[in-house]
Order: sequence, then structure tokens, then C-alpha cells
Amino acid sequence: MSKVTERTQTEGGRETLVSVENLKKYYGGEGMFADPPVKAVDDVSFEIRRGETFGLVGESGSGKSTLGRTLVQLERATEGRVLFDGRDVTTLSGDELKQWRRNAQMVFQDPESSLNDRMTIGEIIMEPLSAHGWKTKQDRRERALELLSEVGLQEEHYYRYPHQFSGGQRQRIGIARALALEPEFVVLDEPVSALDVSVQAKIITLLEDLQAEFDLTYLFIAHDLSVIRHICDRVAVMYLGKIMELGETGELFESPANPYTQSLLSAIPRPDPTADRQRITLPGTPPSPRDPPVGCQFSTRCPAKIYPEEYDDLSDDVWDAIERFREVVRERSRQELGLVDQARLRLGLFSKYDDIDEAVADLFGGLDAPEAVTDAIESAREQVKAGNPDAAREALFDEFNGICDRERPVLQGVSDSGQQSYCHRHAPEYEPPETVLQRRSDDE
Ligand SMILES: Nc1ncnc2c1ncn2[C@@H]1O[C@H](COP(=O)(O)OP(=O)(O)OP(=O)(O)O)[C@@H](O)[C@H]1O
Repeated sequence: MSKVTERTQTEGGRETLVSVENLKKYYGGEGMFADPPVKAVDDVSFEIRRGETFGLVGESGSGKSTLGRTLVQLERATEGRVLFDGRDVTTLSGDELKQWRRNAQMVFQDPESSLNDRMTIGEIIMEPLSAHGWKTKQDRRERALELLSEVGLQEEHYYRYPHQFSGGQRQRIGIARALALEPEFVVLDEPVSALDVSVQAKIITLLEDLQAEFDLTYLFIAHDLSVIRHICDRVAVMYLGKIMELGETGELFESPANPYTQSLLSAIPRPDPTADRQRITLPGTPPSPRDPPVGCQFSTRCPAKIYPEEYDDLSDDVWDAIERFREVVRERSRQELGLVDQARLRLGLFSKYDDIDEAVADLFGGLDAPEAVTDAIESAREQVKAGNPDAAREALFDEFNGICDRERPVLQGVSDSGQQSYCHRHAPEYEPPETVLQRRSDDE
């Protein structure tokens, strides 16, 4: 295999180091009777430029760690490619993979559990060097001592054990270990989340210094937006395995284009409280990654969702009730019935779905919904009670399916500087997300 097969140049002249193309990572789902797979990363494409810090932000479970692990080949991709300096590394195995791994390392969140307590600090830092047969034992020892000093620890720490160190010091050891083989690319998976705020700042400064000294490229994973804003050049926002938006950090924080990013950022207190940004509280919970929406991943909770034309003038309250009802029905359709419940269902003795009456009363009681809506809800309620939640789910989908439910959007350019967002509302025939969000929040 040629070492460099494709080399890409990004806008602005900075070279691409990592190019991710239609990457998927699914867990499970093999075998005839298996549950559907967990779609932890579901078709993402983006590039990381040499020397930059690229941030990955999103709620817990959105797929950030899985994406990070798949980039450094700690996980095998289910589909798609990861080009490192132009070379597809998803196809490497054996010695080739081992050799390549020197280039890409990972620092983990929890310095408590990521270091082996039975090894000395010296052994921990030298372990990757020994595994790669790096030079002589004496050279490895000298390298470990050098790394200790690079990360702000002392030579005498070499013979100590991890439990003798604080969280911040342990994270320094984790960083020294990750840098031992002089990688070009480091995935930092929530590297400061487990640390006290005062220690966080010191570790971040250390990471910035090391990046400048060794020309490192970082993928920085965090759920803390202020940390991301401080350290990252560009940032991608993930939701349910998908990148919803990406762009230059300053621009993305100042003018988020995607409804999900807008919701996420609306929760951060702003220096100027009179500034025009309403706090958006998202309804419901994220769907299961085993059963993500067919259309846009965010469609079940999106405050700027496009309603189907025939229901365009429904009030937001009624829409919200419909969405929440669909969520309840979806949950029921995912519920596995045991053999006893299946038998009771056949005998007409099954009552586990009866709480659907309560859900309809809670959600629609007091709302003035048009007849077409109440008919559809009533019919779905009956289907669920008759033990057919799948059919109810389908019928609700057919009745209330707008483009956001039906079709996946594409990540498209929304600014001259390369900001991209994944939302149907960026098409010219629709109102842009911010206009809709403003109007819908004014109506509340
Ligand atoms: N080895 C695995 N087997 C099965 N499912 C997994 C595995 N690893 C992760 N998942 C699932 O994949 C989804 C994404 O998980 P992941 O840890 O990547 O998210 P995350 O955004 O990093 O969350 P967190 O911030 O909580 O670590 C979750 O639903 C998780 O339960």
C-alpha cells in the first residue's frame, strides 16, 4: 500500500490530517434473533486540520466517545473511511495497524480508572514504548523521565504508584503516556471533566503548551461548552450519532444555525442578559439509538420542526401534544412482551397498555384540537389497547409526517467560512430556524 494515497488541502491552506467519510459505528444487531443494532455513530463526515483543536460536543450518549475511539482504531468502523494523512486506516490490521497506532493516541476521562494501580509511573509511561519495541531499555527510561518533566511532574515520581497522586497529577501521567510514541493526533476524551475547576485550567494550559511544542492535532471531546469555547478552533455538535452542526468555534457560538445547537447554547448564561436569546427547553427525551427516527435525528424534539402542509396552522400546543403522544406510542412499540403477556393479549386479558388512556387525557385534555387530529389520536389509542402499538405508530407516522420525519437532511454550508448545519430549514422554501424559534417562543 502506498503510504500517502490522497492528500487533501482545505480552504484557507491548512492541510487536512484526518478525513472522516460517511463513518458508521453500530454495536450488535448481528444474528437472526438479535435486537436492532445501537447506531452509536451514524454516517458522519468531517475533516480535522493539521495542528488544530477540533471540538466534539453533545449530550451524554450522543456518540462522542465512540467516534473518538473509532478514529484512533480502538474500535472497528462498521462502514465508511477514516483517512489519516490521506491513507485509509480502517482497513489496516496486524503489524500495519500496530505501526500506524503510534500516530494516534487517546487520553481518557477518568484518571482514577485509566491507570493500572499495580504499575509504577515509570512502567506506565514506558508500556507503549516497550510494546512497540522502542529503542533500548535505557532509552525508554530516559524518555519516560523526559516526559514526566514535559507534563510538569518530577523525576522522583518515576517509582511511585498512581494511588499516590491527585486527580490532576494522574491526568498528567495519562497525557505523558499518550505522548510517549510522539503521536501527531491525540483524542482527548473529556480530559478535564473529572477534575476540580482550578485543576482543569492547569491541565488545559498544559495541553495547549504541549500542542504548540509538539505540533499536535487534537480531537477534544467535552460536554462542557465553556471548555470547548476556550480551547477549540472548530467544533462539531453531535446528537444521536449525527453531526448536527460544525464550524469555527467563535462563529458557531455567536450565530448557531441549527435548532439543536441553538437549544444547547440557549442554556448558557450570557454576559449580556438583555441579549436577544431565549432559553429553549427541549421537550421529551432523546430516542433510543437502537430505534432512531427515520428522518432527521432531532425531529422528535425539534422546536423548529416543519409541520406537514395540511396541518400548517395547528397551534404549537397541539403539535407538542401530538409529538409527546407519538413518543409514548413509540415506547410501547419497543416494549418486548414476554410469553405470558402474549398469551394474555390473545385471550383479551392484557391490560399493560391501558395507561394509554391516561396519556391521551393528560396530553390532549383541555386542548382545542381539530377533528382530524382527535380522530387520528383516538384510532391510535384503540390500536395500542388492542395490542398493536406498531400499527398505531405507523398510522401516526402516516398522518403527521412532515419532511423532518420522512427524510434525512444533508449537512450543508450556511456561511462563507465553512459553517455547516444539518437541517431541512436551510432550504430556500422554508423559514429559517431562528425566525421560527423566535416566533414560537413569542407565542408561548
Ligand atoms: N461497547 C458498546 N456496546 C453497545 N453499545 C455501546 C457501546 N459503547 C457505546 N454504546 C452506546 O452507544 C451510544 C453512544 O455512546 P458514547 O459513549 O459514544 O456516547 P457519548 O456521547 O460519548 O456519551 P458520554 O458523554 O456519556 O460518554 C450510547 O447509546 C451507548 O450506550
